[in-house]
Amino acid sequence: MSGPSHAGDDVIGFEAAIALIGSAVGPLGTVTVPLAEAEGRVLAEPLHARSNVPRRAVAAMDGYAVVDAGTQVGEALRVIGESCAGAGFGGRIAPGEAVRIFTGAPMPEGSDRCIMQEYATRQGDVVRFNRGYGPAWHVRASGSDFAAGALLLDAGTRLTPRAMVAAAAADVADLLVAARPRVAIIGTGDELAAPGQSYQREDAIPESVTFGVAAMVQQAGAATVYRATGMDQLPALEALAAAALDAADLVIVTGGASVGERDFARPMFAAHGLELLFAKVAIKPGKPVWLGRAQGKWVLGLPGNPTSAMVTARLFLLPLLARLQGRRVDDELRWRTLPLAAPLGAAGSRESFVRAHWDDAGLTALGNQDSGAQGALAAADWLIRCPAGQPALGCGAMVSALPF
Ligand SMILES: Nc1nc2c(c(=O)[nH]1)N[C@H]1C(S)=C(S)[C@@H](COP(=O)(O)OP(=O)(O)OC[C@H]3O[C@@H](n4cnc5c(N)ncnc54)[C@H](O)[C@@H]3O)O[C@H]1N2
Ligand code: MOO
Repeated sequence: MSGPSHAGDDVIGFEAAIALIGSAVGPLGTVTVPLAEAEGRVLAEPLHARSNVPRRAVAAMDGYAVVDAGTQVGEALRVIGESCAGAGFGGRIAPGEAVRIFTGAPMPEGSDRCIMQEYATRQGDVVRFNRGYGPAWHVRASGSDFAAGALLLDAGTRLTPRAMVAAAAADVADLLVAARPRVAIIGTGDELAAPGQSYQREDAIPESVTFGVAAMVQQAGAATVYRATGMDQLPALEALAAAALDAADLVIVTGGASVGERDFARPMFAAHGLELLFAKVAIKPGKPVWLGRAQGKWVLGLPGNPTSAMVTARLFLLPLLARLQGRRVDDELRWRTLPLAAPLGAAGSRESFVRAHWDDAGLTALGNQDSGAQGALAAADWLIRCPAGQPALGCGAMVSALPF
């Protein structure tokens, strides 16, 4: 682990915590996978095009390939063949001749223009063109999409559905991608019961947080390889910690992050040599979030309050998973400047991340800002970043916000 260690209970600022993740967390490694299995993963090397695309000039419409200089409105041209996508016309075309052509088919040698069939009148081997077929030439030049050797996708690019098209178009069968981080998720708390069962036990609540965290892990291109819920008993939690550290590159523990006697999230890793990178962050919600290292694995502690857990997962887990896959923390923290659709109350003494909803008029802070809220989470698609001490803002004020 490089970078400074913030042992003890020092509270550090948000930017300092993110900078620590950026400097101390590095990529796990790489693996070669077939293209069909690369979706959602992160490219580990730049991807260059093997050939020009299109390789030859091709028609952009169904119609006729012609020599423009030898083509006049109403004049007869002899149709000498056909060019299809996948089976081009072998010969050469001369002025006064035309080749029937289809979208994506190679332009015959000598031709320079494709005239859409909507402007053509065909009789046997003869075609005539009606007025109005210009001005477009409907030809895609060789290399007009990209040239051989062009950088199509840089290292660190996540293979989104759109990027998958570009990767396949580069004409490669396998891709070198970041190893998928293996993640363990442990929920802690005597009150937790599996969803669907908590009503059967007085004082139990449905364990909800790890479902959101696991979904985020999956969306970030990582794999949850171990999941457990532990009661607030240190020896049993230490055993879960051991199993999780054994199975995963990153262990996420939720709850038990606060200062109560039964808050065991950090103690359960102490026996395994936990070294803290940071112990608390001066943000609201989520102050008890912490990050450490034990047995060479990363350990992230999220507060148990469901909204706090999801906010801290968004702010710290996503940048952490980005670094483990060779991406930058900034790739996950792209702040946007957006207008408020409704007034926003003053921030307190801690930097806060207000849950908000976006519509055409702008951002509206949700009415329920309780860090324990669960019902409001589904509607909270943005976080508004409010510096400590920010005064109340009116409608139309511009704020810094992050998709949540
Ligand atoms: N005296 C103090 N009390 C608290 C402080 C403090 O500084 N001094 N900090 C508060 C803050 S801020 C937060 S956030 C919470 C964090 O608490 P923990 O991480 O220890 O979380 P728990 O006590 O285990 O649980 C809090 C809350 O969330 C519910 N919970 C926990 N895990 C789950 C789960 N997996 N699914 C659904 N709900 C969960 C739990 O039942 C509690 O209601 O501490 C404050 N207290
Ligand atoms: O920070 Mo806690 O997450 O405010 O409720």
